[in-house]
Amino acid sequence: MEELLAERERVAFLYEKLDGQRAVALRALEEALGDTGAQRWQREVTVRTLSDQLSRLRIADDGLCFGRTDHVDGTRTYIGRVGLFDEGDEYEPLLTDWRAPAARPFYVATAAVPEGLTRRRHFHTRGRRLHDFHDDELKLDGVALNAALDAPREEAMRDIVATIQAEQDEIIRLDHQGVLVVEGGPGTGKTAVALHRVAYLLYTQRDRLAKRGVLIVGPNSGFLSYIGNVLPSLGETDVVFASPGDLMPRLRTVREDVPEVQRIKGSLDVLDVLGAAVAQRQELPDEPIPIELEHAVIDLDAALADKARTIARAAGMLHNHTRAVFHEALVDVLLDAALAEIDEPWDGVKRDVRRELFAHRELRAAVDVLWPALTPRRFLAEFYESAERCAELGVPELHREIGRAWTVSDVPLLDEAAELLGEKPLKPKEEKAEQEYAQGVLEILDTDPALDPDVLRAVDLIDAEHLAQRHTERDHRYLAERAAADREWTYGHVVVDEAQELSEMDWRVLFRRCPSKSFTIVGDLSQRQSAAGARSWAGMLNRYAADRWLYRELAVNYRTPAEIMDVAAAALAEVDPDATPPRSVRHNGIEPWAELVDDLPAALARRLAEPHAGTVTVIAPEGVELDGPVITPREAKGLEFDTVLVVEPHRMTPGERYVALTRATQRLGVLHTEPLPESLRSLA
Ligand SMILES: Nc1ncnc2c1ncn2[C@@H]1O[C@H](COP(=O)(O)OP(=O)(O)OP(=O)(O)O)[C@@H](O)[C@H]1O
Repeated sequence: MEELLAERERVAFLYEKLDGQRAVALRALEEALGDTGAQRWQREVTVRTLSDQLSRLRIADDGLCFGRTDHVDGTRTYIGRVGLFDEGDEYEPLLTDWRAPAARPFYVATAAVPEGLTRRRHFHTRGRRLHDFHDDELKLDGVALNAALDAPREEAMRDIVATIQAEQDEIIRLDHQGVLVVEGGPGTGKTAVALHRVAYLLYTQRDRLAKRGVLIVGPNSGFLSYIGNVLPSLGETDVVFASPGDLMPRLRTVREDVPEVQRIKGSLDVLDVLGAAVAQRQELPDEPIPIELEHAVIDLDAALADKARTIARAAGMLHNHTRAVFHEALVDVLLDAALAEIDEPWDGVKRDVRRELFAHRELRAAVDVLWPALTPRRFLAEFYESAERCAELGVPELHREIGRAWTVSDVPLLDEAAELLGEKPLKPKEEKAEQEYAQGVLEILDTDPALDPDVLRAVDLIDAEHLAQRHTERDHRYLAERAAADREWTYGHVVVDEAQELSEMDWRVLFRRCPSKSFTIVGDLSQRQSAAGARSWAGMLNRYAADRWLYRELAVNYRTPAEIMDVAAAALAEVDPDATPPRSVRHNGIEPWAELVDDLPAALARRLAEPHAGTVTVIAPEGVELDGPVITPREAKGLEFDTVLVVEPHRMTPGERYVALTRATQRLGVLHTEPLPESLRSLA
């Protein structure tokens, strides 16, 4: 009891420090807000930095300190959500941030490898109050873990900082700059580990990552909001969450194509189709287009246009950027034709006709038709809408009706189209304004009387164009906002969850978004549901990181009790007879059940009306309409609930069944109107 009181005092003291730091930051923020003397953008930067700091300190309020390590040399380290220091005592650490190297023994020490510890103490807190603690003398301890695993689940994912296990900790802290693949069965903590790795990297590689940010790609928006709460609570803000369907700025997609079309759009073979589809848009006129000049009329026919097109294509530039070359080449070929037609040449005829051709309205209109400026969306929509174009390129399956919504599988194609077409250049007016601004700055710099003529002048170092570019980059939105709005943003690190679902084309987009190839990829090939997803990691990754990626496995299931996992193991054998199911860390004594019913809606309503502790969901195959909290196996990916009712499993694919059966943390029931599939017979 005495010790508990002493620890309570210690925790209260840490909160006092935290409150002190918050008060200082708040005062500074108020001052910055009231500081009208500073430049507006300077003030914005200060305000943002202080607001960030405040939000981190605020988040730390919940369970600030979660344990302590006692070392063989008699010293102690308190571990918590953030680091706190004693300003009055040469910045002695009062609380060590869980990501700091000094916190490592808290997670990895075992009786076998005690890492210099004699004891580890876990705190159990509620809000600000230390409720209790327990010690372990470095025997492998299941008490804190079991308490965490038995607790009912909430809507949002919890962070597991306080109970990270040694095999997980090794991955979180792995010192590897390149591609890391973490594979493990359902519930092995892949998502949790990936998120904690991000927090760890943001802490240890702050400088590099704070400039470029981190992208986290997960399967669907429900899943993203489920995990979205974890990262801020780990103290980080420079993170963009996106599902594969959100990777194109200002485009939201939720629909999916039928599997056959998904497969075509997901395969790298579609690159040839896209290249050829761009070439289709560099057209020749069906009928000659008459270009009326003052002294001659020239027919722009297919042969002349073809000459100009050959010249333009030889420039080897992107489609939109080549329009000007095509225009100029057309002028040249028409000029030759015009000069041949004009009987009595006068001095300067060539120059005059050339000028006339350049300004010619019909010729410009012809360029718009024969070599149109294309946005990725217009290009792809017009391609899909033309049955003829799709058939010509051997992909009639891609044809679709005008006005259909974009699908998730269209995103990498749109991204590729943007690369092939080239962004449209800045509108001349905008460009001019930027350049004028830059020129103004240069003039001011160059008229500085203090400048020594022998010293390099600003214009010698930097030209107006570059300065204009820098001016446009002076943008003080939060990094995450800027990154998410910019297709060409490159991230410092990318995390991919449920990575087995991504297609070859998705990977192409992601590696473009992170040229430094710093990736944490987590997934489970046995849970794959997408037709275009991964069949092997090497098949997806060798192209980008040939043999330079590390592979780690997680084998312990922290979600599903052994009673449920035994049932799911039989479903796994259907997916892959050679796969080893993860080992459940606990038994809960509750046997899963199955019930054959005639009236499914009535049976479901009855089951849902039973009292349930915690969260409940129903997982039903696509196309089965039922009332209640019903989701499809696709929507259930990555999520977990205390009670799960699986409906009509015989109508699911083996992969879907395996995912559906492994979502429960406590109870699993199966309702079916037809005989159970072979793998679930043991339930009957
Ligand atoms: N060390 C741990 N301490 C406490 N809880 C943990 C620990 N590791 C994992 N968990 C919990 O186990 C559950 C499953 O974790 P997570 O969702 O990360 O698994 P996953 O491998 O991504 O699963 P899936 O493949 O099904 O998506 C979560 O509730 C998570 O909080």
